[in-house]
Amino acid sequence: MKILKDILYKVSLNSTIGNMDRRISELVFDSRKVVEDSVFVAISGTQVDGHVFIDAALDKGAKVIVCETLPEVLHEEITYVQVVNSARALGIMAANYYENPSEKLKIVAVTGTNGKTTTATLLYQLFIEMGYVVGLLSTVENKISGKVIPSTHTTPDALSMQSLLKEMVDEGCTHCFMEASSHAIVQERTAGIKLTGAVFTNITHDHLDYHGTFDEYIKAKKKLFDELPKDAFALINADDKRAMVMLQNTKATRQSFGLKYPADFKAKILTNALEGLELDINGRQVWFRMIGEFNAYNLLGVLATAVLLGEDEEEILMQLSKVEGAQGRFDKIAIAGITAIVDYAHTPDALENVLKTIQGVRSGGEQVITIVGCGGNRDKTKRPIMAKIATQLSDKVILTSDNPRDEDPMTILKEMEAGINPVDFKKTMIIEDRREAIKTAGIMANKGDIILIAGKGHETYQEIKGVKHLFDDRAVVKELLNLLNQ
Ligand SMILES: CC(=O)N[C@H]1[C@@H](OP(=O)(O)OP(=O)(O)OC[C@H]2O[C@@H](n3ccc(=O)[nH]c3=O)[C@H](O)[C@@H]2O)O[C@H](CO)[C@@H](O)[C@@H]1O[C@H](C)C(=O)N[C@@H](C)C(=O)N[C@H](CCC(=O)O)C(=O)O
Ligand SMILES: Nc1ncnc2c1ncn2[C@@H]1O[C@H](COP(=O)(O)OP(=O)(O)OP(=O)(O)O)[C@@H](O)[C@H]1O
Ligand SMILES: N[C@H](CCC[C@H](N)C(=O)O)C(=O)O
Ligand SMILES: [Mg+2]
Repeated sequence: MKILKDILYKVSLNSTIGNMDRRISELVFDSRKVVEDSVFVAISGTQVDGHVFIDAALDKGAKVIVCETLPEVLHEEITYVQVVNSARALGIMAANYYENPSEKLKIVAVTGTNGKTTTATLLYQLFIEMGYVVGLLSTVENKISGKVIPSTHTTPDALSMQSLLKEMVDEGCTHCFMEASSHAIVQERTAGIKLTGAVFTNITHDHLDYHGTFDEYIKAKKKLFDELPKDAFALINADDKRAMVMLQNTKATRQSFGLKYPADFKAKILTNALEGLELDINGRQVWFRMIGEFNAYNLLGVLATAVLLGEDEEEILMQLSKVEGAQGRFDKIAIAGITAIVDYAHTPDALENVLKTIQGVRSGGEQVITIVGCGGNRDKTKRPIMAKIATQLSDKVILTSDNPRDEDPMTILKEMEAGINPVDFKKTMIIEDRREAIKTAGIMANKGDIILIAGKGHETYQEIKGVKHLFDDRAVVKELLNLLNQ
């Protein structure tokens, strides 16, 4: 059992009413999870205001209420803690509750529109190769020294995250590499973490549904750097237009990487092929298994991070050349002379990068057939842009369903279609059923052709109206190409 005032250490308080030395059982922010003697933190969310569940939490046995607005009726036996920001309070309290695990680990958070999972996973794989016991928090999976813990978010909620960090400490991890999504930063899921460093990959169009404007989205990413401690490093991709903004108010040591503009860590692409990348780094020529210019950035960001963590550059390059990166990112599946590429590109920039990479490595005569959709209940403004990019950079395009969630799939597809130039209509088809779309691409493809299946990467489900149906692009394309080529 913990003492209330201990877990409130460093939380900005407005007022307190009642016993602060109280012993508490659990810390919860969902009234449905309250047990006897819990602390319930009321957070105002995107769907409901958690303050309306204070009575429900009390009915279930909560003895402490942490909130921004005090309820009208106060109960004598209950402790009320009024805070400036409940979400932030939860982050700090969760860290205290789990004994501040981030102070016992070197944690690096990666933020940016694209490349977070790739960068964090490469760092995890690199540090494992270098002999460390390491943790990973990512969109694809969470890992603690090799053990996989399924991931529900890119960045877990503050409680789950601090609990995972505590487990990392208990398992003897020295480092943790994690993704910091813009949602998580705004929602203060990262508030209680002491970072050793933060990495900015890039910022392009995404999540405008949540942040409202591109400026707000930039501000969300910048907040991570604003809050870094003085002894941390702030590493940016110098070639991104908005990178300098990230460093404007940081107290951390400023560092940069890039292929074009002056930077602390530089590289040059010597070869960019379907087999991998050859880079020149400080006069050393090194081959990597990753494909595409965007992965040159990811690799360079990883190299810079590892150097800033005190590792030897030569050793890093030797081990980094062996690693493969995250699942579902440019996964190549070759069957009967046809190459299928499954990739998680779900933003306009990612789709453009992946298609340009394919255009850059193709031999010329073959067709590039792209299958793409856009997620429901997510940024609608990216839909027409992604469809336009797909048609401009492919020979044939099949628009299909991604995760429609609560939306009508045909409405999403019509919104995508609206972005296509009329001259490109003849190369475009709409096939709502994703399996049928992949099958049709398989039928259209000839030997040598490339099929890009974009948007879902590692995902093993398709989310339709709250139900996750099993669906794995990699398994489906393998099965169908094998069947078609029997
Ligand atoms: C839009 C969004 O980010 N929502 C996240 C947010 O929930 P919310 O603000 O909508 O919560 P809410 O339903 O309004 O509830 C408000 C409060 O009331 C509480 N409540 C609610 C009901 C009840 O009966 N009792 C109760 O106490 C809730 O526990 C909550 O504390 O806080 C929850 C707890 O941390 C998250 O699980 C939830 O993620 C939802 C499921 C989600 O889909 N999030 C996505 C968009 C997301 O976070 N994505 C990013 C990655 C994006 C990227 O690719 O870059 C991620 O980090 O995964
Ligand atoms: N540095 C990069 N710049 C631009 N695009 C990239 C970069 N790295 C990866 N991509 C593209 O973006 C897709 C998603 O990559 P990744 O999963 O690493 O990003 P993420 O930032 O973790 O995404 P999410 O926000 O969904 O967690 C990849 O499949 C690839 O198409
Ligand atoms: N982490 C991203 C993933 C999008 C992946 C795409 N398949 C979709 O469902 O939109 C999000 O939650 O917006
Ligand atoms: Mg990710």
